[in-house]
Amino acid sequence: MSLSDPVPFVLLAAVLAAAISWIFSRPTNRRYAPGPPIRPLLGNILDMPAQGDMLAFARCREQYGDIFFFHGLGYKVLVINSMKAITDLFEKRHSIYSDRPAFTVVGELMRLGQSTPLLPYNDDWRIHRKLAHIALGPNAIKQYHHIQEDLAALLSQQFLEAPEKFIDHVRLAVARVVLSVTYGLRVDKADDEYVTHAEDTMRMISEATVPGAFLADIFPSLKHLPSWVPFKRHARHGREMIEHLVTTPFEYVKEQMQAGVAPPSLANHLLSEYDKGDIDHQIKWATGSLYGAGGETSYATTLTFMMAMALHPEKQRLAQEEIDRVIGTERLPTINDKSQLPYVNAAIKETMRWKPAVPMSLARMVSEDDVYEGYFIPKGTIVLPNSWAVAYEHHGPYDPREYVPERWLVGEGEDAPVDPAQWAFGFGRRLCPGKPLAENSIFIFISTLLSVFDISLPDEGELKPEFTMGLISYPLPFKCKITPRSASKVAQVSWRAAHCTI
Ligand code: HEM
Repeated sequence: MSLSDPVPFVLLAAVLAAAISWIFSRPTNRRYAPGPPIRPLLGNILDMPAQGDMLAFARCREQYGDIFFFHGLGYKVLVINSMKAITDLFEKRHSIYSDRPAFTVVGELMRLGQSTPLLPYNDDWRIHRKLAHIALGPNAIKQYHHIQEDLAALLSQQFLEAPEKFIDHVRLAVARVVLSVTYGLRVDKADDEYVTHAEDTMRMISEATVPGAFLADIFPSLKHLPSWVPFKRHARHGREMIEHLVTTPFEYVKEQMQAGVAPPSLANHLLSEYDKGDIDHQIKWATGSLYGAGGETSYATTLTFMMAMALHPEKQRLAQEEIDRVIGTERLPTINDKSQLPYVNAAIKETMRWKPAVPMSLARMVSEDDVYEGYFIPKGTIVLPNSWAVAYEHHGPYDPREYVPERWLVGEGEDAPVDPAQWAFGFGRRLCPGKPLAENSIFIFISTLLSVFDISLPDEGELKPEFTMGLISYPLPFKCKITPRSASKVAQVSWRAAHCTI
C-alpha cells in the first residue's frame, strides 16, 4: 500500500473505525430492544430488511414484537411498529426525536442536506417550516382551490383525449399543482424538461436515501477519496441535478419579478416580503423542497386509487352514486363539497391505508440517549416509524389486506383502524407541511374522475396490484379502461378546461 494511492488507506481506516465502534457499541448491561443475534463487526445490520420490503418487516414484527433494534458497522436502527410507540416518542418526546439521520453522500456530497426534509432539527429548519407555513397553512391554501379545480378539469380533458396515457396525465397534474403554487409556473406536457428532470432527480434521491445505499454512508471517512472514484462521480452528477432542480425555477421567478410580470406564487410572495441577503438561500431551498416532497406522493396516491377502482367496481359505483346524489349530475365537484361525501372520503382513506405512499415514513434520529419501555435507545440511533404496520393492524370485522372503504364508516365506539390522517403524513414537529394542500388535490382529482369516468379492468391482460419498493411506493405501470359516464359530463369537462384561468 502506498500513501499516494489513498483508496486502500482510507478503507483500512474505515474498517478500523468500524471495529472500534463495534467494540464500544456492543451491548453492555443495558437492555436493547429485541433483534436478530449479533455477529462480530457486522452486528445484525445485514439482517435488516431492504426499505420497502414490508413483508420482511412484518416477519420481524412477528418475531420480535412492536419495537426491534438492529445494529452493527457503526449503525443503530430502531424500528417502531405501533401507533402508541410512535406517539410516545415522536410526539411526547419530540425534542429528542425530531432530528434526521445525516446522509454522507446525498446530504453532504450532493448537498441535499439543505432541503427541508433532510435538515437537522435546528434554526434553519425552523425558518424553512415558517416559510412553508405561510403558503401551505390551512387558511393560505384556500386561495389555491380554483387552481386545483381547474387542474382536475384539465386532467379529465386529457383522459378524454388520450385515456391510454393516464399515468402521464396524473404525473403532469400533480406536478402542475406544486409548480403553480410554488413558482406560478405553467407546464403543458408531462415530458416538459422541468418535469422530467424533477422525476429523474427524485428517482435518484429515492434510491440514494435508502439507509446504507453507499458505503460512504456507513464509513463517512470514504468521502475523502479522490474525485475519480465512481461513487464520488455519481455524487457530483447528483449534486448538479439537485442544484438545477432548485435553482432554475427560482431564478425564473426572480427574472419575472424584475420584469414586473411574475404571477402570484409562494416564491414571489416570500421574495417580496423577505428579500434580505441570506434568506434568499433559505427561500430557494424551502420552495425547492416542496416539489420534491410533494409531487411523487400525491401521484402515487391518485394512481393507487385508480387501480383500486378498476379492481373494485362495486365500491366505485357506491362512490359515484354518492356524488350524483349529493352534488347532482349537472356540475363537477368542488373542494367545498368534501365534507358532504362520506363514502368518497372513506374510499380515499382506504386507498392511503391499503397501499401507503410512504410506508416507512421518513427516518428520524434520536439526539440524546433515551430509555423507552425499559429498552435503552442510544443517541444517534436511526428511528424508523413503520406506518405500514399501523395501516395493517387488524381492527373491526374486515381483513386489513382487502380494500374495504366501509371499515371507515363505523359508528361511534365501534372498532376502526387508526385514521391515515394520523400517520400517512408523518408525525409531531416534522409532520408534512403539505398535508392540507395534498388532501385537497387528492380529493378534487379523485372526486372529479369518479364524477366523469368509469374506471374498469383492461380489455386485455390482467391487472395485478404490484408496487415499487423504496422510500415512496407507487403502482408499477398498469393498464385500465377509462370511459366517460355521459355526454353531459364530457361537455362539463370541456367547458371548464376551456375556461381555465391558469
Ligand atoms: C399524499 C401526499 C403526501 C404524503 C403521503 C406525504 C407524506 C409525508 C411524510 C410521511 C413526511 C415525513 C414526515 C415525518 O418525518 O414525520 C413528509 C414530509 C414532508 N412533506 Fe409531505 N406528503 C405528501 C404531500 C406533500 C406536498 C403536496 C408537499 C408540498 C407542497 C409536501 C411537503 C413535505 C415537506 C417539505 C416535508 C418535510 C418536512 C420536514 O422534514 O420538516 N408533502 N411528507
